[in-house]
Amino acid sequence: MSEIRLYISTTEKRAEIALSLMSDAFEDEGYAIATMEIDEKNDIWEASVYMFREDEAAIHDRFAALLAGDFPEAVIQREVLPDIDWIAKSLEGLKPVRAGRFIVHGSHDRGTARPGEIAIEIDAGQAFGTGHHGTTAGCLEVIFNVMRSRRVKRVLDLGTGSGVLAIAARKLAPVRVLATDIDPIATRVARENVRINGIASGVTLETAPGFHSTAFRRHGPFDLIIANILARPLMRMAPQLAAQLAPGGGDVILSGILASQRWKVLAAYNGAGLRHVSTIWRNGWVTIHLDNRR
Ligand SMILES: C[S@@+](CC[C@H](N)C(=O)[O-])C[C@H]1O[C@@H](n2cnc3c(N)ncnc32)[C@H](O)[C@@H]1O
Repeated sequence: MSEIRLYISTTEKRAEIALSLMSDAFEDEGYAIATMEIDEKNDIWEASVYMFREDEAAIHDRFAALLAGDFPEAVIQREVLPDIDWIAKSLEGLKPVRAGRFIVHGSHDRGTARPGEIAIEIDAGQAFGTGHHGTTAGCLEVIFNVMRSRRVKRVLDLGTGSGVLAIAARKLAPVRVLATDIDPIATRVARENVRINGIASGVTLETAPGFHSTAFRRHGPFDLIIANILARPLMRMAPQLAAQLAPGGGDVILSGILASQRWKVLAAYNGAGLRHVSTIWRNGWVTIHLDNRR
């Protein structure tokens, strides 16, 4: 099924306002996802909403109505996203990525792990997470640091995409991982990657937006929560996410955050009772580690 992106081009501040309107309006609808993107070279920000083609007419009207008040000048632009397996294509030319003790590679690079490295094979699929993005690599690094120093039994990977982070945690230790994604294509791709990596048990995959599934009650509370989503939804879900953490002491890894957004995200999580442990930077993106220990 092809996907459509409707978007407006504006400044960073205005894109944030638009995104907040859109996130509230489309919050509980898995088929319409609001995001913010930057064309760094030209400093142009885009507030976008992604949807399947069959939903376009309805979403377009709602998008236009939302913008009418604060953005009367906005011109809604449209992009048809190619219905191709673009990750499979791009993987052909991608080199393995190393982060922490992990090496993430495609099937064409099997056998490149050095002694002591943990290999994760991520293959074709229309889901995010090959290890090459600064946010994924940042999460892998912090997962490794947390799991080598803490006793972790239950992990939540919120927004699992290709499943790369869930697979990393499961390969590092005998943990139980709940991996969820709002997008059914992502959970399908993640399931295949779990299989390719020879993981027979310990990873449960669910298609669910946010925390509304019964799986959370069955699997939580969690010693480690990883959420590589985007700053705005992360801020909005701070109290719910903090409530999923094991009260005896748990760790949270957040990513999908631009360097300029880190203070706001930190403020939201401090407000939810979490403490900053560390922040790492990769290619303009930050990954934040917090915990609920005193
Ligand atoms: C940036 S990708 C991260 C993928 C992978 N975890 C990684 O680190 O490479 C974000 C993923 O989060 C999913 N997502 C966005 N909002 C979500 C929500 N509220 N609940 C669950 N998943 C969500 C998206 O569909 C997407 O697959």
